[in-house]
Amino acid sequence: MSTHLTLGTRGSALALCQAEMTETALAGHCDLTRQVIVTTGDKRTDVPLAAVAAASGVVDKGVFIKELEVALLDGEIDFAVHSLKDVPTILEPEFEVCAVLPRAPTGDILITRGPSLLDLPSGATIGTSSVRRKLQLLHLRPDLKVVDIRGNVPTRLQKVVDQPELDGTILAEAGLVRLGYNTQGELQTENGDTLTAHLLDRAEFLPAAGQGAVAMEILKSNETAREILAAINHEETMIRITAERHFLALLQAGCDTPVGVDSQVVDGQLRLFARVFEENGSHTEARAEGPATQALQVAQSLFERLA
Ligand SMILES: NCc1[nH]cc(CCC(=O)O)c1CC(=O)O
Repeated sequence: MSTHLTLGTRGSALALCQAEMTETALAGHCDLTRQVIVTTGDKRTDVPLAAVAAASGVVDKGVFIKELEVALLDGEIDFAVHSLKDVPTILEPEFEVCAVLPRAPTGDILITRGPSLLDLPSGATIGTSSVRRKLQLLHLRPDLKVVDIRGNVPTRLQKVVDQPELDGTILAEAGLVRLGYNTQGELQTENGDTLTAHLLDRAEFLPAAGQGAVAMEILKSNETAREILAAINHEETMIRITAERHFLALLQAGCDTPVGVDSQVVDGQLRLFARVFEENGSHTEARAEGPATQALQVAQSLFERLA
């Protein structure tokens, strides 16, 4: 085992956990060094993400990605580990997502001091910075108030404990599972406070494309890294995320475009279901199905049915 790779990751608890999962998967395949890199999105947790992106000149959700791509170009790291959801659908030509770990559950979870979505008092306030989550919430509960919220997973949970004016937040099931939180019923925060997790039905509250997937990004020119990482690629996850991201690219959806997409592979068939949400609370939806070996074509037909 003479080959050595340097892994680049952000420093958040979730990012470090995902780096560790990747290191575990690669054990026996190569020697590894971990390099923690602070990204633009990590530096300013007090202002909305859109403002961080605008001020730094970083487009879209590249705020969590840019410094890792610079480290790839500089040869400081061989590959970057990302939450795929944070990776822009269309990469600069020198980069490639070459492998993904087995996908975690893709749902979203409402966290409150007790009540479920339907039991929240009229006019209750939910914190989320995602337009996709906001519009789906307002579709189900038009009376709710949605406010911006920033910070990593533990910070957001603590805000629900500490801020009486904030009745809840929505987080990805994947992140909570990986960090060891309960995702159904009582949930203990880092400070030992108790909140309640309500798993939202994935057919009714659609995830973001790529949600729950951990991806390896390399320079296309790095053959060695590609070859080694191929050994840990999870094929079914790659098929699903390829279809979801191709669909998004066809829609030319940017970071905050409110699109939800759910995918499944059953008996070699790839099934896609998508919704595009409008600011007025309505949505359009479509389904497509086809051989899992033809992920791009299935995504294309989903796009055509929606357009
Ligand atoms: N934008 C932040 C982000 N990026 C990935 C995840 C969760 C893990 C995942 O979806 O893979 C989160 C937090 C959240 O949405 O709750």
